[in-house]
Amino acid sequence: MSVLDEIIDGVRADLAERQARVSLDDLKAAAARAPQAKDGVAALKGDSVTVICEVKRSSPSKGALAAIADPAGLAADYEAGGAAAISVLTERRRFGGSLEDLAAVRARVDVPVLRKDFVVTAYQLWEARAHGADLVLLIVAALEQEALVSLVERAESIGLTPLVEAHDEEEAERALDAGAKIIGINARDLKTLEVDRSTFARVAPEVPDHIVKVAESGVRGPHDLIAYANDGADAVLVGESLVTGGDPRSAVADLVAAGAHPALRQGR
Ligand SMILES: O=C(O)c1ccccc1NCC(=O)[C@H](O)[C@H](O)COP(=O)(O)O
Repeated sequence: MSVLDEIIDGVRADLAERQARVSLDDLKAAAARAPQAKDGVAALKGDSVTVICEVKRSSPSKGALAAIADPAGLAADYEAGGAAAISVLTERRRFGGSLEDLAAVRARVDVPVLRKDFVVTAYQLWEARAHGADLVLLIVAALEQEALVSLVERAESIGLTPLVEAHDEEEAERALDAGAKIIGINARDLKTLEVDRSTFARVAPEVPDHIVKVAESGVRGPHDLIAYANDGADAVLVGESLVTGGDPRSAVADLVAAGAHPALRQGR
């Protein structure tokens, strides 16, 4: 069984437990009370390369990364450093996240918030909206095409902007066919968990200019952001280096400054 399959098995088990506790009608009512969703596309595409900063406690590839007792405080530091959006991992078993983290972050920051999880059903979209998410991750490799199309449409219909994640050219094609306006190209191979930063340069040419291109994984500092930007990234998504680095606010500020450098802006 692949790592992705194992993760999704756990996600489905946790999901069944939540579905038994919280009805879809209750979630929809909570979503109706949530603040209006912010425009994810507008937040990520601009003159500069934008930075999505992740709240990430642990991962299948690295194990424990950071305790993060106060995810909202970390997100506030990210925002103060200039983050364009905050990604909150809500998967519990392998990433140590929760919907409570998502709600706490939403309550603390003004920038858009992404629910980063392994979404396999519309119920999770309603959960995302009910806990204040503006964007939601949909992983092509985790979904049949019919389900992907349906989740993209449903997400948009309830105000969420889908960030559709691809790992190769074929998945990028599927993301486009599903109507994605934001495509994340993840450098982390879901079978080996190795990061290969050249994945972005290989896959990005398949994605038209009007689609927001997010380079995901493996950003250790400004030099990686610049490399991704030179290969066409509109935004980067950064987790590990920020939660392990000791000074998230200044690390984000350094990335944001690199993304706003005139040399990168000229080519945009
Ligand atoms: O991070 C992992 O080990 C991982 C394993 C399996 C599926 C997803 C995984 N990570 C999710 C992400 O996409 C990253 O958290 C995100 O791109 C940030 O990456 P990084 O800056 O390298 O932490």
